[in-house]
Amino acid sequence: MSREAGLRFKLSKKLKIASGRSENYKEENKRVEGPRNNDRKGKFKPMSFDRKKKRIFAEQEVGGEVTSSGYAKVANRKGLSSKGWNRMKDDIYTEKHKKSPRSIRVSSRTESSTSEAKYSHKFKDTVKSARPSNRAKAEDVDNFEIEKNNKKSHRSTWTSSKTDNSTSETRHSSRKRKETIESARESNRTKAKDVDGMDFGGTGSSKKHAKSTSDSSKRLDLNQKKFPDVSPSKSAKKKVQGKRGLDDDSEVLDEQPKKSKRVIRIDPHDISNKRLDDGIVIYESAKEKKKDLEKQTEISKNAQFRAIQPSPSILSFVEDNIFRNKLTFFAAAKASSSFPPPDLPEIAFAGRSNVGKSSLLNALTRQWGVARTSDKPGLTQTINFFNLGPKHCLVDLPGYGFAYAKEEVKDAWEELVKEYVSTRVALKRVCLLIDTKWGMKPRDHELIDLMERSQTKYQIVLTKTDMVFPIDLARRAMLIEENLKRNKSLVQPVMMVSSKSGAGIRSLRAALSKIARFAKI
Ligand SMILES: Nc1nc2c(ncn2[C@@H]2O[C@H](COP(=O)(O)OP(=O)(O)OP(=O)(O)O)[C@@H](O)[C@H]2O)c(=O)[nH]1
Ligand SMILES: [Mg+2]
Repeated sequence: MSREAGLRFKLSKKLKIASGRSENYKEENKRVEGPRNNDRKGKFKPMSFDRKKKRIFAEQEVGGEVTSSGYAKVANRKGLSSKGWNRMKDDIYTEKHKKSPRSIRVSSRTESSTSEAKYSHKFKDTVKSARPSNRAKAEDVDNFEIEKNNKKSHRSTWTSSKTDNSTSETRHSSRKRKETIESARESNRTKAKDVDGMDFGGTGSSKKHAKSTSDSSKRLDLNQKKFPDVSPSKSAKKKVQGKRGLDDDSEVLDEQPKKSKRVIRIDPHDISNKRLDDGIVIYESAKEKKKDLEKQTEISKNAQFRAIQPSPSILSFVEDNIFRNKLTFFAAAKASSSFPPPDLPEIAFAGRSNVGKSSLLNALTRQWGVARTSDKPGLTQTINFFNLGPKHCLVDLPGYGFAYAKEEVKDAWEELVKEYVSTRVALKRVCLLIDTKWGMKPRDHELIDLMERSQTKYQIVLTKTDMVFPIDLARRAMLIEENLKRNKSLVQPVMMVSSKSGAGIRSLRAALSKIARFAKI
């Protein structure tokens, strides 16, 4: 063996002597230490005192339970030294015989954690077997048990005491309430008396009751002083109503004062009603006057409106009544000798062949077919006269220029038109029709020159506007105006129409109506 081993052996011997362990303990030590020593292969390692102490305490606390034999359950306990074992034994002994406060602490823990089953006899015995110093605590525990039993009724003695206090309070409050009710009743009675004692008919009974000592009556008196206008019956009523809310005594209801009849005196000198009547009469008369005025104003307004004389310029845009008249053919002339008498103002339609003269005449009068039309130029070969109503005359002239006719015939038509335009007294306006697509031609300029010379009023009318673009129509109108701006017999503006679409027809009607109305023959 080495030197170290020898030292260890000596040390262990010394320790054994110091501890002085019993034979029984030796056996146990063998049982416990045996495997440990085996694990360590027979090597014994001394432990420090602090470590041992810690271990013992750990066992006590972690294990928690103390067996009846006094040994703690040490299933997972590790090997201890002989000193440690002795200490543990001593502790167990003290626990067994003395039941130290620590054990009570443990029992109290179990008490708190476990259910009612832990308040069994076993627990009682342990508590009773505890030290006399801890008897007080045991008594507390007993008290606790008693309280627990009492819990079914009051949950605890503490709570019961509380309830006792509360009951005493409630009693006190009930007493108070009773007192207040009684006082209220008394006050109500006194009020009723006061109400009865009020001076309705000037009796002196009110004075006796007014001296009542209750505060409520005093308040009532004060209110009476404050509001003297309020009728006593009303106030009494109110008070009685209030009483109903407070108390349900039937006596008070019986003591209600009788209602005094209110006498309304009518002053004969009072003129308030008279004023009212007069006011009504005045109001009615005012109403009638107002109605009359309104009627008068209405009449005057109508008269004023009818008296208005519209200006010719406005009428030109409004009236086209002459073209509502019936268009009727009444004469055709191949020579000036066969013209009808110039009894009516005439409006003539001149222009190249196929420009749309006959079509425009029909469009203006909305009487399609009166003047014959054809897609072949040269259909109209005579001067045709049409009556438009009793006062006006429309004249459809033969065309010039290209036509399906002999040149001699065409020349005769042109000469007849020139004679008519230049010599006809009844002629008020010549509408010179120009095809918008083709514009003015030399023969048109010849006729314009003739009219200028004869001072026949003429107006340029661009036809078939539906066949061209609007911009071209505008350009054509501008060009014509520019060319004819120095002509004196020309009537502005240049009219633009389409017998097919009806565009510009209304404007032309307006312009021609004006001529017909103010024309004098
Ligand atoms: N698209 C279009 N066609 C038109 C318009 N006015 C007339 N016409 C056509 O042009 C053709 C000639 O029309 P008329 O009214 O007979 O012409 P006119 O000037 O009387 O001819 P003549 O009697 O031969 O001198 C007809 O086929 C019409 O349908 C128009 O505004 N637009
Ligand atoms: Mg024609």
